[in-house]
Amino acid sequence: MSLITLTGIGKSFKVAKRSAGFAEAVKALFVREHTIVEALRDISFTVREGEIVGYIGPNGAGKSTTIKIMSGVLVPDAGTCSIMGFTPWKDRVRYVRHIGVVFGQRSQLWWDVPVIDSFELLRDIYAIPPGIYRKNLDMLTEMLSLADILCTPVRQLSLGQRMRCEIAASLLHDPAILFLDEPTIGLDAESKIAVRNFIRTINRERGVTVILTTHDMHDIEALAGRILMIGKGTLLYDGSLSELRSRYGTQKTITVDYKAGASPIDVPGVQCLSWSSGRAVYTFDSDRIDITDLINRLSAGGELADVEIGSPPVDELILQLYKEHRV
Ligand SMILES: Nc1ncnc2c1ncn2[C@@H]1O[C@H](COP(=O)(O)OP(=O)(O)OP(=O)(O)O)[C@@H](O)[C@H]1O
Repeated sequence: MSLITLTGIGKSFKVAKRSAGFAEAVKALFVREHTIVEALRDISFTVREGEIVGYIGPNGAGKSTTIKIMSGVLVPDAGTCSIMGFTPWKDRVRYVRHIGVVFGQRSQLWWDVPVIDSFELLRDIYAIPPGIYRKNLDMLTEMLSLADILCTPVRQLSLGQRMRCEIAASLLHDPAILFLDEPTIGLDAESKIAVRNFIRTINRERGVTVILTTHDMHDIEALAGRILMIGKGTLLYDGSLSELRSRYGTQKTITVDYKAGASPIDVPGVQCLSWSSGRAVYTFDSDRIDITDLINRLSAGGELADVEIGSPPVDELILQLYKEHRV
């Protein structure tokens, strides 16, 4: 059954037009010119209960705008959005009891007070019964290793510690849906893995449906059964990562290490992804280009020390998709 249904959602922003320079600034005081930025155009999709969906796209594609509409913060200009039977921006007070939201770049915790004080305030705002609050707090403290930081003011926390607290804060009231807008941004490898493991666990064990925006394709690889890709405000892909892999399945990468004094080689149909300190990484279609022949041609650039053939990483697959759709 669909938990989330978006149909024909559109959203534009009116942005004041300003040119550089003092004269233009003075002119802008009297004459206001505007341009319209079309952030979302005819976005439609559904999400079923228990899914983890990765919502991806390049910078400025419209991801945060969609999350803001789905969390009831923004009102679209066109279309309908039904989440658990609610229209988010209309039934906001009742609706927010069912969702948790984490914006990686913005805090929902009070900056100057200990984390636990923010949690208690949220308990009162959501009117969480004491027994449920205690149970959830204990579970989240354990799972996210919060015991040592609950009494620390938020401003003194590291980014990774704060993110764990943000995620806990968004789940204290037992929401059915969790919206995560770049939850691993700026985290070190260990914190990213901890956050990913936690998301997977609450999805599996508590059935929380997760919508996740990210630029980190490892998040997608680790978590998302399904990808929705948006570009320039339009939905461009809806499918699984494995479908994407099979679509570009014949693409291979070849990493070539040269001995000293080599230079990169141009081979028709082969794209050079990187070249530094004698190491070149190329991508090619193994259906069209013979690997032995390719190695021979690349050896014209200098004496080879090592050659490795592999499948492109997820980032490359996504980049291919962006290129295909010209976003
Ligand atoms: N409040 C606003 N006022 C004006 N324009 C806005 C506003 N919010 C978003 N936009 C514009 O709408 C478009 C989509 O922005 P959005 O933040 O949704 O993209 P995004 O996919 O989340 O990008 P990023 O990956 O960079 O966070 C952009 O062109 C952005 O400049």
